[in-house]
Amino acid sequence: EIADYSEVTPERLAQPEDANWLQTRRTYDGQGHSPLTQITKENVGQLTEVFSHATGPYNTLAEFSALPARGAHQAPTIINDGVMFMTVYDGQVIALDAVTGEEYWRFNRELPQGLVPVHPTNRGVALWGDKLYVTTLDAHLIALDAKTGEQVWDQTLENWENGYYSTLAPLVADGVVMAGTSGGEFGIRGFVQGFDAETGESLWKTYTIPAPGEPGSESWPGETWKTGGGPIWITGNYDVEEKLAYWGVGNAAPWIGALRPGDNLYTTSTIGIDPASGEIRTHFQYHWNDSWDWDEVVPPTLIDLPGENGETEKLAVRFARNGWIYKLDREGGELKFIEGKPYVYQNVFKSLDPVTGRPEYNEEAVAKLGERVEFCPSAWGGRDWPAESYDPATHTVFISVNENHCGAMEAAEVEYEPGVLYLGSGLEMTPTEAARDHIGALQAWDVRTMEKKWQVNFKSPNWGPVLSTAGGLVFVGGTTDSMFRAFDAETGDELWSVTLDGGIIAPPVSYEVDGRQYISVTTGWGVDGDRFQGFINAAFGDEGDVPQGGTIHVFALPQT
Ligand SMILES: O=C(O)c1cc(C(=O)O)c2c(n1)C(=O)C(=O)c1cc(C(=O)O)[nH]c1-2
Ligand SMILES: [Ca+2]
Repeated sequence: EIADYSEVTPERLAQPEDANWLQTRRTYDGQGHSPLTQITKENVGQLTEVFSHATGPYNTLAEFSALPARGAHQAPTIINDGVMFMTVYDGQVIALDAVTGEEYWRFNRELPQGLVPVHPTNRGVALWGDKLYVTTLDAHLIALDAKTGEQVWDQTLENWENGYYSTLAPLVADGVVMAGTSGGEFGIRGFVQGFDAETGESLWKTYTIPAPGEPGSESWPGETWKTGGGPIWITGNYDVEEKLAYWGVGNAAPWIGALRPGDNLYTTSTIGIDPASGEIRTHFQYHWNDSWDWDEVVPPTLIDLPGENGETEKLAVRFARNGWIYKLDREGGELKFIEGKPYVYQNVFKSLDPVTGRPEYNEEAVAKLGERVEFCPSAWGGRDWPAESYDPATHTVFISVNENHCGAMEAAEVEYEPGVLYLGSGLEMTPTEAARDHIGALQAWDVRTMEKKWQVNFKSPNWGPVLSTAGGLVFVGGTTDSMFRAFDAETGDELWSVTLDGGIIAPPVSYEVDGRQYISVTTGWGVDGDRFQGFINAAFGDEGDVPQGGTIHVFALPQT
């Protein structure tokens, strides 16, 4: 039992104290940036570990034999006035003291027999009042008492036996808890669902694929809408002023666009949902009739850019998995294309329409039945899910990318069967010759000019979510050497690093308790970073294995 727990109010979520990290990307706009300044470029070299805390022991999960992967830690530590919450990929939630690492409680959900997780991971908790919310691999949304870890309510999002599973952290806005499910590789029909945060009562369920007669339904032939994918597996961002939640929608199913001719709305899009009603008020589709498994699930970062004449540009900026950056206008809660450009080599788009942003395709890179078609980047995209951060003082986005890898699909007809992979192709990934130099990189982009400021290359892929701080620092893990690094935000110079007990694909977080600033990060290598590395090892004849880790590490400056 946590004796002294601070209630999470709408005001606190909208304007969090500098010391706290109350939600996935800290703020509703998804910036993932900490305003704390105690740790600086000058003193970051002195960071030392304050405590570490193993998240195990774990529950044994079945292995997905078609594409094996280990369970991964992808949750940020969520921090509320000295209390830390962490989730584990196997259905556990842990509450601990953010200064000592002492455990307050541990919740353990038993997953059903027969569940075979294809992406065994969980991306964290959401807070509201004295409760917290978490989704599960058997596609439930549950509420726990934040003080005790006792379950308050449990709602079924969908039947896991039909290929639905959840990996995302929920989003709470104005008393409504929102969540959705994965399953883009199983021919689900994706949705965002809203629940009353107190009672768990379902308020609305909005499908990412319209039914016949609904707007956008003409973009699906025949019955394809019923099994068209459009999963939701990354937490949305929330525009407090417009009362609009921006959710990213994943790939269409099956993977091969020729099997469902049409734009396939709202797959590979951002949709703006009103949390009160579930109504879709705006959308922007990055690429139509997806054939590359380029889930566009990461929501745009919401940026209010001060202009030269005192006006404010209301932007939504996105680094798409398809390899292009999109600068969108979100004025009045309506997404409108401004400009786009590639941030990694991509050979699928010839261009974007300057008015609508709709891409024109290079037909040679679009999957065709009975033919092997190559395209760059591979299905894992220029970026996958790991989050970027945004420093409002310097108008800069920091993002982990992967380049110098291409994919191929050989399309075939496929029959839908509930709970069975529904792809229409195998999966290939080949590193290019340039990959011997580097695959992963950390890029810094000025969103005013849309120019790249710097790039740091890593020989290894980079699957690290990014944290920037007002101390002028950028923290990221993500590489296969299990290193956690800090860079100078202005120059990209590496200022500090430490080798941990496993690869890092969880978001680093910064918080403060009693006047001391902390940096926390959790090791836990697995899922697609691991699969991606498997293809590289196969191509280059390497056998390197990345330690799985599974430990929360917390750093601070030495106390004087
Ligand atoms: O279509 C889907 O429903 C779905 C779900 C997930 C997931 O829930 O983690 C991933 C993907 N797709 C996917 O395409 C992908 O590359 C991916 C990487 C990861 C990961 O945890 O590293 N998850 C997922
Ligand atoms: Ca997918």
